[in-house]
Amino acid sequence: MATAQLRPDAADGLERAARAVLPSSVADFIGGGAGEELTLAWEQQAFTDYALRPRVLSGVDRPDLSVSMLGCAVSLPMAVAPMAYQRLVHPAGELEAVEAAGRAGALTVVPMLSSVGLEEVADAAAGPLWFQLYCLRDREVVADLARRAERAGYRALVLTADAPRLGSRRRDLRNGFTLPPGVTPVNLPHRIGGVPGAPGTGASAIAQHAAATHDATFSWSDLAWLRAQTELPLVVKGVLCAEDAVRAADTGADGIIVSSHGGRQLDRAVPSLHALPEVAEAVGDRCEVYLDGGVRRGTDILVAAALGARAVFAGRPVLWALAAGGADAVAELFAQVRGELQEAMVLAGRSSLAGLDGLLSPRRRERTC
Ligand SMILES: Cc1cc2nc3c(=O)[nH]c(=O)nc-3n(C[C@H](O)[C@H](O)[C@H](O)COP(=O)(O)O)c2cc1C
Ligand SMILES: CCCCC(=O)C(=O)O
Repeated sequence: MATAQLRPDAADGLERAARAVLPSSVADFIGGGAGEELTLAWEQQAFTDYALRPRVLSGVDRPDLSVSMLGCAVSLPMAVAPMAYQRLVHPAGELEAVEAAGRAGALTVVPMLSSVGLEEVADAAAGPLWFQLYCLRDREVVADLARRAERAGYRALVLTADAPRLGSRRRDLRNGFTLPPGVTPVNLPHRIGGVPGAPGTGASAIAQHAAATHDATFSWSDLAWLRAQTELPLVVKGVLCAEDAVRAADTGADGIIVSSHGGRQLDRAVPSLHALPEVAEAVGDRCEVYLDGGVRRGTDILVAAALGARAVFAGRPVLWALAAGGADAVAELFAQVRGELQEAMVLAGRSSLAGLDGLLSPRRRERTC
């Protein structure tokens, strides 16, 4: 697909273009959420709870969008969220998104469940990479992945803490979702990787694999254990309240990603944007605070930054772009968001993301949830 066609409306246009080329069960896997998909809907609605208070005559011509993410200098405060099995949507899988993000000056979090090996992805990357881990029963596999990521040049580890088991994703259950041949968790040793799932067993392949490998007993002491396994900065993903944010900081986390996993885990969980201020306030300067969930345009980044996020991560839009037009479309998505953020900062009279005090006004008394 010609990238010029993507310009009018990046978020919605990309999803439409992707759905036109993807099998419907794959589009459902990507687009879906858990339960009644309330949190999924709230994630995007939450951004409309805030209006911007622009300042005029502030002389801002070229706002500074650069930021440091745990020591990684990036020129855009939007990174790629970890998303499993990217070869579901593009033959080059994770290599393609990493290339585009690097070109855009953005960071990528490579998922533990990547469908291209973590070393091969690192070799191909132009921009900084973090590596995501799940809380697995087999601690030796977790420690080994951490060591491999460190050796391959990843700059931080992200422990996803909100998936002791997989949320009930009704669309995947309805579709009996399985991974097609050739899309496998190649980073995992065969004893726990295998070929996830088989049709007709009543659960999605992804849910079965998570049931067999994830450890719901993983707790704060295990986070302390992981902290001791690596020299890399450690980020906890999936925090939605101040208490857990403080606990993560106390246990040695360097960063927190405020996230509801894009509404894919606990349905009716608070949308991440609403949890962000209490987390940012609770940890102060002890941890870098990030957000994902529902970020679709430049103004969303501005709202999240004003509420305490150092940078944000985008999930589904990147996969839709990957499906619709590969690395070029992902690069186009990043270019569009960069343009929107620049425009919003000029029009709001803000020269940098560090100086957003007084930018937000609650749009209504009643929140969307
Ligand atoms: C298809 C898909 C796969 C995902 N896989 C992972 C994963 O392997 N690890 C993880 O921590 N989060 C995973 N996530 C969650 C994302 O990292 C992120 O939290 C979420 O997508 C953000 O919301 P957004 O899609 O609205 O931007 C996945 C999300 C999607 C849509
Ligand atoms: C075991 C989880 C598979 C990836 C996924 O779908 C998600 O994290 O949302």
